[in-house]
Formats: sequence, structure tokens, C-alpha cells
Amino acid sequence: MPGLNGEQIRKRLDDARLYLCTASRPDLASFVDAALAGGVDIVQLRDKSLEAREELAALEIIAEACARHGALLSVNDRADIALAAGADVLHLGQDDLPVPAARRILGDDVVIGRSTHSVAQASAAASEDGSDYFCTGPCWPTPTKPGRPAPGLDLVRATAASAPARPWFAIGGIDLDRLPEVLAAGATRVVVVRAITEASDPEFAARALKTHLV
Ligand SMILES: Cc1ncc(COP(=O)(O)OP(=O)(O)O)c(N)n1
Ligand SMILES: Cc1nc(C(=O)O)sc1CCOP(=O)(O)O
Ligand SMILES: [Mg+2]
Repeated sequence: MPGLNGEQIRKRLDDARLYLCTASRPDLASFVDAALAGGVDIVQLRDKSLEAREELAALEIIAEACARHGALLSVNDRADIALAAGADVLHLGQDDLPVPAARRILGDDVVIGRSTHSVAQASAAASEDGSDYFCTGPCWPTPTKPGRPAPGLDLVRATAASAPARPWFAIGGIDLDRLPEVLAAGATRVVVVRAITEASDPEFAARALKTHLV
């Protein structure tokens, strides 16, 4: 089945509200299927322990579930893997490939996102040539990204106040209890890891988050 074109991916990105990052796991297929059934819009494989070949195999599993649920497949860090996997999204941090270099590898039919951790980085990402969305965080210090200082909800407030033309997501320490604070600070889209990966019922956890986001 042919993949989505850039216009179709950008439309889905615009509509996306709940973005999940997950490591590979023994129950990857059923876990991702449950999260997507609960309303996750984008799934990223974020697992630095995998060799390229293992990453590609895990991405195939996620891609099949995403296609069935009409969700987007995201690759972390590596443009070559994104291309090989036929991903819809590549996510780049401040220390990863520059966006124009990734764009040379991927062309225009893959959307590229950027991580930001300060007002200056967020405003650069909001206007940076070639990227399609950005994330701001961490909203709270998080064991998922140890050592990363948290700019907190002030960064979410400042970003919301600047009304970026690009879609943007809040990330870091977000769970169902904290979600109302994140939304009150002005975010309309969120990225989560543990709130779904550590849930005993990932479908229920995703649905509970999504209910606040639509
Ligand atoms: C959707 C999304 N947002 C932020 C990140 C973090 O990216 P980065 O800062 O490059 O850190 P690593 O995830 O690579 O450790 C992300 N992966 N996805
Ligand atoms: C992967 C990542 N990037 C961040 C950033 O601020 O860019 S915070 C983060 C981890 C988010 O995990 P959890 O939802 O478990 O707190
Ligand atoms: Mg990265």
C-alpha cells in the first residue's frame, strides 16, 4: 500500500493531539494497537538501545498498526532509518541532524519535528526553514530524560502567547493529573511516554488523556 504524501501527513499532523513515544517491548504489537485504539495520533519508536536492524524491525510492527488506525509513524533521531522505514515523521533534537540535512535525505513527503527547551529555541523552531512542528519541554523533570533541566510551564505559556503558525506539542512529565495544568498554560497537543507505556491498561490511559484533548 503506498504511503501518505506530504500534504496528507501535514493534515494529520495538524489534527494530531496525542503523541506517544515508546521503546520496543515484548508486547510491542498489542501495546501499540491498544494505545492507538485509545486515540493516540502519532507513535514514535524511541529506543536508543536498538541496532539499526532491530529498530527497522520494530518500526515495521508499529507501521502496520499505525496504518490500520490512520495514525502517523515517527522515527527518532535518524533520517536514514526514517527513509528506510517509510516513516511519516522524523523527530530531531537540538543535537541531532540539522533540519536542512535531514530534508536532503528525506525530501518533502516526511514531516520533521524539533525539540526545544527555551523561548529562544522555540521561536527559532517556529520559523525555522524546513521543520513542520516542534515540542517544548520538559514541563516537569522526568526520569525518562534524566539530566534535562525543565523550563516548566513558563515555556508552554510563552510559546502559546507567541501563537506559532506551526503545530507544537508540550512534553515531559505529563500525565492525566497534570494534563489540565498543561492545557491551562495554553498547549493543545501533548507528547507522553510513561503515562501510556507504564499504564496497566494502555488503551484506557490513552483514551482518558485524549478525552481532554479534543
Ligand atoms: C516528539 C518528541 N519530542 C521530543 C523528543 C526529544 O528529542 P531529543 O531532545 O533529541 O531527545 P531524545 O529523545 O533523542 O533522547 C522526542 N524524541 N520526541
Ligand atoms: C523524550 C523526552 N524529551 C523531552 C524534551 O523535553 O524534549 S522530555 C522527554 C521524556 C518525556 O517522558 P515522560 O512523558 O515519561 O515524562
Ligand atoms: Mg534526539
